[in-house]
Amino acid sequence: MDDLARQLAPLREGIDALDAQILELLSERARLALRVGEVKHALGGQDVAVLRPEREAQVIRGLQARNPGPLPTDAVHAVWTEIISACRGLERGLTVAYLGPAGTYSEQIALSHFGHAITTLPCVTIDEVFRAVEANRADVGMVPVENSTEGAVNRTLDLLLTSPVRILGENSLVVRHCLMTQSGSLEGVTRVMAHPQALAQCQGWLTQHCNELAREAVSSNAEAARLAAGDPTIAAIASESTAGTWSLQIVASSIQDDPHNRTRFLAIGHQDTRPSGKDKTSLILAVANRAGAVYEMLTPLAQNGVSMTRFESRPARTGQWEYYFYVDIEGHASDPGVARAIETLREQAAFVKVLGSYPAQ
Ligand SMILES: O=C(O)C(=O)C[C@]1(C(=O)O)C=C[C@@H](O)C=C1
Repeated sequence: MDDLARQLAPLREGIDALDAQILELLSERARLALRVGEVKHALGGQDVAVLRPEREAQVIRGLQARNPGPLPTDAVHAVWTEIISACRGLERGLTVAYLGPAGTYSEQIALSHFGHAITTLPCVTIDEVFRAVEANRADVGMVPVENSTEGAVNRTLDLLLTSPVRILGENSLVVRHCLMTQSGSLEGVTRVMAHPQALAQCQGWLTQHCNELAREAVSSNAEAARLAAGDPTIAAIASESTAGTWSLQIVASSIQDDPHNRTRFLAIGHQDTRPSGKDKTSLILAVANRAGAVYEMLTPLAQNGVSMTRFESRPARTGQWEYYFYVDIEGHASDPGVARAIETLREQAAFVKVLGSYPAQ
């Protein structure tokens, strides 16, 4: 045995022994989760939700708070997301709808939010994700709602207004776009394809580096990659993992104009989520079209000490310059201050819809 092997052997034996213990403990945890599932089923029947976003957030936050290191807190988050996912999967499978096809950022976020022990249901449009949840073809859905460069995803905002679904979680992703082709160069390439948001997020780079290429919008970046895989004249903008899925070669990486380009996603489903200790509540409000009305609309929030984290407006499409306001606030709808503010809003505003309370990321 050489020196390296001699020194590694006892360390690896230690790792083997700990892995065996970890597996024993995980199996015990899984058996307890199965019992939780049985109790839920016995007391609540078929309809009781296996997914408890507030409990999952509490378990993970608790472990992150007592993490002794040297594992980074992000690693604790990632490992326990998978442990909980596997336990949840034993209780009952979770089907997650998202904007497909496979390889999109939406799929990436669905897997990092709910873990890999899920059934994925790729959908062609954001509308289809909502429909899949509404029609119970999926238990939950994952939809993009805003991007740090491009702003709101209007289709999601419009569907939240009319759909009965509830928001039960949020998550965000740093979006790094790559330019990819069959050959790994731009020789013979005449057009670049991507989702309109991705084209917009890379417009500075495209203008500077390949302004001669026609820009064509398609339904998703993964669809652009699929098309590029079958046609050497097409370049696609998509994620690095999508390049792998379609055996495309990367021409340039991280071509988005904002290096911190982030997209925020919402998890949507049917159930109301209980307080987790650190929550957000999303509302849609509308007021009469007169001077000072928006200011008055926000007064009940300030009066009850409720902080606003996001404020977005969408035209109501009445042709009257009326708007719906999408407001995110800190706290759970059942917190006394938030509950009082919502009650006052219901008395004063022309329209109030509470989209849901959910663990803040
Ligand atoms: O505590 C529960 O209700 C469980 O079902 C267990 C568990 C877990 O594995 O910790 C699994 C799924 C739920 O979403 C929350 C937590």
